[in-house]
Amino acid sequence: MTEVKVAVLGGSGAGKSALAVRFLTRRFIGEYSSSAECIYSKHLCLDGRQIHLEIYDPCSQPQQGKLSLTDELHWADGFIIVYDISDRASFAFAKALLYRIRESHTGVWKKMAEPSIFLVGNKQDLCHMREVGWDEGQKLAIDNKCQFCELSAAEHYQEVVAMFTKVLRNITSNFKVKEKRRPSGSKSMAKLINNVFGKRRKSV
Ligand SMILES: Nc1nc2c(ncn2[C@@H]2O[C@H](COP(=O)(O)OP(=O)(O)OP(=O)(O)O)[C@@H](O)[C@H]2O)c(=O)[nH]1
Repeated sequence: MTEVKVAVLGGSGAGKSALAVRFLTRRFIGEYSSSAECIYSKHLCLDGRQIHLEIYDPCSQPQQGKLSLTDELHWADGFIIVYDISDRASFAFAKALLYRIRESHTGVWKKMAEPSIFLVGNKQDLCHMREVGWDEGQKLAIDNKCQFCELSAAEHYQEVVAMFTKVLRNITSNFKVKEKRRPSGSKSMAKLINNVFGKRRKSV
């Protein structure tokens, strides 16, 4: 069983809960409690691999100036950063979140694989009230080496599933790269013992 942890982050009201709940239950409820943070969990099978997925959905994000994210950065294997295409302030907040994740990655996490990040422009059904262009979202994603899509948690169930599936594939393929790079404990111990005793045998 592979454990995968995804944090869904974004400005207040961008649709974090709506996206997580839509993926987990197929339903769009309309109103979600924003007073408490949640970790949802789900078992699923992806490409023949059993996955225990945890999705972190915080209550409203702190203001941009107080953005620390330390716990989330340590906890999550991947991030979904959500903004509302009809709310420019939420786009600015998504930008700040991306910079914060990138900044921590180039610092403490320098030697780790690229974090999996998906930038999502939510509420595409409100395109008549659009404040953020598709090309702006696309550019921000390219600049931050992450994937991008616009969708509507309210209207696009298949797109929501496709987006989560891409996130999970990306994370599990990063796991595979890490597994290849770092031999398992028992294998590396066997190699060490072999080296020591192998050398001794040669010197006798
Ligand atoms: N029209 C439309 N409304 C949406 C969509 N997704 C979410 N909403 C609405 O936007 C509001 C906020 O959605 P939430 O999912 O609670 O947003 P959140 O980011 O979790 O909000 P906080 O927990 O307060 O930070 C709710 O009224 C939702 O019904 C969407 O795709 N289209």
